[in-house]
Amino acid sequence: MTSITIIKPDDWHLHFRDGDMLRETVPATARCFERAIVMPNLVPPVVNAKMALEYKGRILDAVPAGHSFDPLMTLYLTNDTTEQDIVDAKAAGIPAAKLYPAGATTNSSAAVKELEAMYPVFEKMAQEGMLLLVHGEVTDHHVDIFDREKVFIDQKLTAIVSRFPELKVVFEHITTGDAAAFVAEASDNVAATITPQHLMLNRNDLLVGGVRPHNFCLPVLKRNTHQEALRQAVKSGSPKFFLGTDSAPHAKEAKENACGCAGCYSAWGAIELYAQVFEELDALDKLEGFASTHGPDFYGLARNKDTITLVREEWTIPDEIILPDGRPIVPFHAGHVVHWKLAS
Ligand SMILES: NC(=O)N[C@@H](CC(=O)O)C(=O)O
Repeated sequence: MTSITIIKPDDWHLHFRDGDMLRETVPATARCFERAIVMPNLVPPVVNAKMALEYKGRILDAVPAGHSFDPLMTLYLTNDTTEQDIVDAKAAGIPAAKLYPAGATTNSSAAVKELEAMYPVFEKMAQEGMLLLVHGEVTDHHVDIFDREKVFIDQKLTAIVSRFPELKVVFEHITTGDAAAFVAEASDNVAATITPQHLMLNRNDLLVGGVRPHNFCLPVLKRNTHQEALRQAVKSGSPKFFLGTDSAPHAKEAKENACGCAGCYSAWGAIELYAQVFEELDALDKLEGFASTHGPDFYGLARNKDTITLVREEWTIPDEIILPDGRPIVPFHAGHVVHWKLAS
């Protein structure tokens, strides 16, 4: 096959950041995605409809002329979130709220410390038809970082989905066979996003031969058996799994650091890298479902009308990109050859 045309995809999980950075991140995503679920972990976090709509305005200001792009905003849940915050957000067109266990990842210290105390908010979300997007890791110090997703399923997520069967839950950026199995066996109200890095890499790619800070993200890459389980999940064509890059930019100096930040900036090669994975799996016929239809169907939104075409052409992801503030950033898979290219 030398070209593939699919319904224009959406990215159901990413981090644009704010300010100057939007002039880099928004065009990089709008080049091939029509919509994106925009994570709210700014400083300060996006905790109400007013902040989300103001942030949306700043994102729209950064969309290049001639591109259509629709940012779908999210609310950052805290133990101060009220049921009225949910009602107001839904009325403002905000489709989802994000649950970060406090301390789990970048800018999550203000997030949820008492998960069970959120149950009235989850109840209101179920009533309002607002989706719950979950960063699924426990944060207890005694739990090994490689086990944190599995322990979250056992201790937290199983209880949430059984108590709120009407609540639509997206288990974000899953990294384990345990998570893929949990989602596959759960009701139709439970789905998951999967990133390019968790399909392409495993923890050897993080640690063998030296630490690779640009492959460090959270939840952290797991062993190869988990990577294989995720690959089989997308190959299955199940509508419960869809595209969410978790593109999460941090400047080079913040990644190549004694205490490096978690996050892979994958927007530059996202759809192309997914195409490469699906081709390796001999499942290119499943790419459109994963990238373009499972997500909107789960969210209850219309599928996009436009299409994109990927052509078989080799190109190399740049070693570095210069951010609008002059600092370099290293994109995910920098310096590697990619075999599919977005036709202009
Ligand atoms: N994925 C990451 O490693 N980092 C994300 C936060 C998150 O989604 O965990 C970020 O905001 O940098």
